[in-house]
Amino acid sequence: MNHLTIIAVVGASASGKSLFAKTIYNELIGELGQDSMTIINEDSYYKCQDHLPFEERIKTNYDHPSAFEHDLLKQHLTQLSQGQMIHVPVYDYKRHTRSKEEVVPVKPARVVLVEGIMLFTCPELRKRFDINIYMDTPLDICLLRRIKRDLQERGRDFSSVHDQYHLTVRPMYFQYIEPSRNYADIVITRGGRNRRALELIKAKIRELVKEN
Ligand SMILES: Nc1ncnc2c1ncn2[C@@H]1O[C@H](COP(=O)(O)OP(=O)(O)O)[C@@H](O)[C@H]1O
Ligand SMILES: Nc1ccn([C@@H]2O[C@H](COP(=O)(O)O)[C@@H](O)[C@H]2O)c(=O)n1
Repeated sequence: MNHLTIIAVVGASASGKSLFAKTIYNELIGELGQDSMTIINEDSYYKCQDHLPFEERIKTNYDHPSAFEHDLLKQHLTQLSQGQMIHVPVYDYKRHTRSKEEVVPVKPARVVLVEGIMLFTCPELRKRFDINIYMDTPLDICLLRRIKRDLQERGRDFSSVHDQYHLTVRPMYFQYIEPSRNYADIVITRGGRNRRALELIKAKIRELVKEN
């Protein structure tokens, strides 16, 4: 297999990173084939917290680089670049820890899209990325989307979303995520449905896969 190309997508929580990556994947996979590309979500690498009671888990700062097991993500990227299969943990936002039984097998591919809030804070991860994308979505839009998503999909109530936002999500965004925009090669405005941006990245991926 030729050199693995890693495209990293970073931005605030609910800025549209997942939507952007999934749209590219869904629109290309039929055309380029199952082995052409894969998506890895940094959230899958949130640390296991089985050793902590639930009351302690809810106090964790999930918007800090130390909340992630970046070493495992690095190891997995190395394995993929060596043509090996990996087993990605499954994260449970309702229990604030990893699933005990479940892992997702991921096969090596020509292009890996990796998306997450803290990817650019880790120098060793940055060295692995070939193309750095930053989703520059206004924070008020992200907040509205986050409230809706966390209530509907992540088992939260309004009061917990409100308190977490003030305590960690917003301050950590200004401390870690916004400054990491400087590492971006491409800054995307208007979120995960920016059609021209999607087409540009799709064209690049087509070129990379067809080089093979
Ligand atoms: N451009 C958009 N218009 C409307 N809803 C959007 C848009 N982008 C994202 N969303 C919705 O907002 C929520 C968060 O988006 P997501 O892509 O999961 O963000 P992230 O991965 O950055 O946390 C999801 O429910 C998604 O469907
Ligand atoms: N137990 C957890 C773990 C993470 N979060 C929040 O998830 C956000 C990152 O994921 P996105 O899909 O939104 O990029 C991050 O801002 C954490 O606050 C959580 O609430 N609980």
